[in-house]
Amino acid sequence: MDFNSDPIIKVKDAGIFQGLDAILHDVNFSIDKNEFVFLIGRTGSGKSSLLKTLYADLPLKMGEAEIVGFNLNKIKNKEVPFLRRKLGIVFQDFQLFPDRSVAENIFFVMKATGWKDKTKMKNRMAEVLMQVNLGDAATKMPHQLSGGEQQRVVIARALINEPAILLADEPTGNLDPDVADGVFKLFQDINQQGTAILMATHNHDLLRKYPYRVLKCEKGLLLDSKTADISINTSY
Ligand SMILES: Nc1ncnc2c1ncn2[C@@H]1O[C@H](COP(=O)(O)OP(=O)(O)OP(=O)(O)O)[C@@H](O)[C@H]1O
Repeated sequence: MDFNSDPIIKVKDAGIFQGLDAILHDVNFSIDKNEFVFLIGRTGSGKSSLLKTLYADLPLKMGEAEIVGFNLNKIKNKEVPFLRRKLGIVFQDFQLFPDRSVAENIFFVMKATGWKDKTKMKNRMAEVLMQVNLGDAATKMPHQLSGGEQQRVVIARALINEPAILLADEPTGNLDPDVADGVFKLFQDINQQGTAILMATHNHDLLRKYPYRVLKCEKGLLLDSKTADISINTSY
């Protein structure tokens, strides 16, 4: 039994900034282990800024936040790679090196995050590629894969270090609806295996189909479907 029931993310009275511009204020929420949470809001409402603050790409200038055991008020630059090792981050644009094979793309991240033993690296790579149903893709170049397959490689790469949470910024944004559905189901599988997910999305179909908790950026605030009525049907 897992006795550690501390939330994976805790944010208290936080302000989210881009430089001097306040994007969100009075941000309060927490995310528990195994939760699946959508992050929605109109374009420019602050979804990416919030995610960037959580992975320490933007500084936390106001309030308090803790993520996977790291205090974002106190985090030092040299600690940021250790934070990122405990997170999986997935973006809309696949961000694979186009001139390196799938295996090389994944090894790159493994080396950067401290893996050294070649056999263990190969085994872990095979494991994560199997997990995303791309067991036969290791030697392929990104351009030999479809958009959905490339996104699966990115997800495999994000899973390498068994993150407690995946932060995903519109991971299905560049994909056809059918392909997006498959990639989304993969996130659900990963969630069911115990990884929390915080996913920014504009995809109304997903929101309608899957009634997960929703955080919504609106007029400088972050609304939470746990405590507020959030309309997902109106334009946002
Ligand atoms: N690098 C930056 N420098 C300054 N301002 C920025 C920067 N990136 C975003 N902003 C501003 O911050 C605000 C929030 O942008 P953000 O990208 O977080 O929104 P978003 O909800 O993720 O939008 P989208 O749905 O289009 O991705 C916008 O007003 C945007 O112009």
